[in-house]
Amino acid sequence: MVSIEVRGASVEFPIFDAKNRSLKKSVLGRAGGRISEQKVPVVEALRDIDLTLGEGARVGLVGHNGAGKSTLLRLLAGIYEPTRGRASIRGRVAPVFDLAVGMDPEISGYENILIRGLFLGMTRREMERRVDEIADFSELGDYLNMPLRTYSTGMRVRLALGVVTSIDPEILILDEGIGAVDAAFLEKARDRLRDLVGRSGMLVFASHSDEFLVELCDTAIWMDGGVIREQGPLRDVVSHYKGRDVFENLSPETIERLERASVTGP
Ligand SMILES: Nc1ncnc2c1ncn2[C@@H]1O[C@H](COP(=O)(O)OP(=O)(O)OP(=O)(O)O)[C@@H](O)[C@H]1O
Repeated sequence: MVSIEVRGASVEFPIFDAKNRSLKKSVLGRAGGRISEQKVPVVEALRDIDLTLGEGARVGLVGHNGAGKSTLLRLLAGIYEPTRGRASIRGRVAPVFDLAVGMDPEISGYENILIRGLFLGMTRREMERRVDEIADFSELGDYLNMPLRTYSTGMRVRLALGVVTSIDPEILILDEGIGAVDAAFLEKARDRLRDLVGRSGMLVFASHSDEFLVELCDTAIWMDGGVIREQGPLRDVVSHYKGRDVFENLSPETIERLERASVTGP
């Protein structure tokens, strides 16, 4: 069983090279975490977070720029340790913050499929079994024998998305980068992405896209200034955050699915 439990967790970044004059201005800014002025200025990216997530959780993370979404994802992935409080994570985490991370420009597409898979916690043998299927999905043909540096940006994304959607994660931590993929290819990747989430034990997904949140999540967390402002059913939380009913144009089937999921809970 996978689970994440966070109690009273804060994450702070001391800024050793901050200039005081420019800092005064940023204290007044609306975006971003609180900056406290001590000997060394400290950015409080997360403050006193309490969160329990269990098997089957499908959580969307929303909030303004600098609200703490990426920091929270990194805390949940075990990449950051809390500076106060604690975070315990049970389950193998596949963190997908940047599709291109772990790709090497000098080796071929085929080799990159293997490397990227290992990076996401798969074994070499598991990836060898998936290579052909990923190659088909990417439609890159002979290019897969060429070094990655010869690929266009879109070609790299095809490859990376093919690998990312082929894995079997226990805990899937997704940052919104995935939403930046070109629309036509994304349409093709949509089913794979849904299947990926379906076989993941848990999903936490930071996104600004209503469409993606509806597609993949059933509950949400609204981050604001480093704290959890609201947590609950996706429709309520995202609508409060955006100030309008973001699901008013959805089909009755989708609304029913979301309501069922939020009642049953993770
Ligand atoms: N490595 C770091 N060093 C210093 N400050 C950081 C660091 N990472 C994040 N922060 C600060 O922590 C706060 C929260 O940042 P975070 O990246 O978590 O926000 P976010 O909600 O993901 O924003 P966005 O939607 O813009 O990506 C911000 O004030 C940011 O400046």
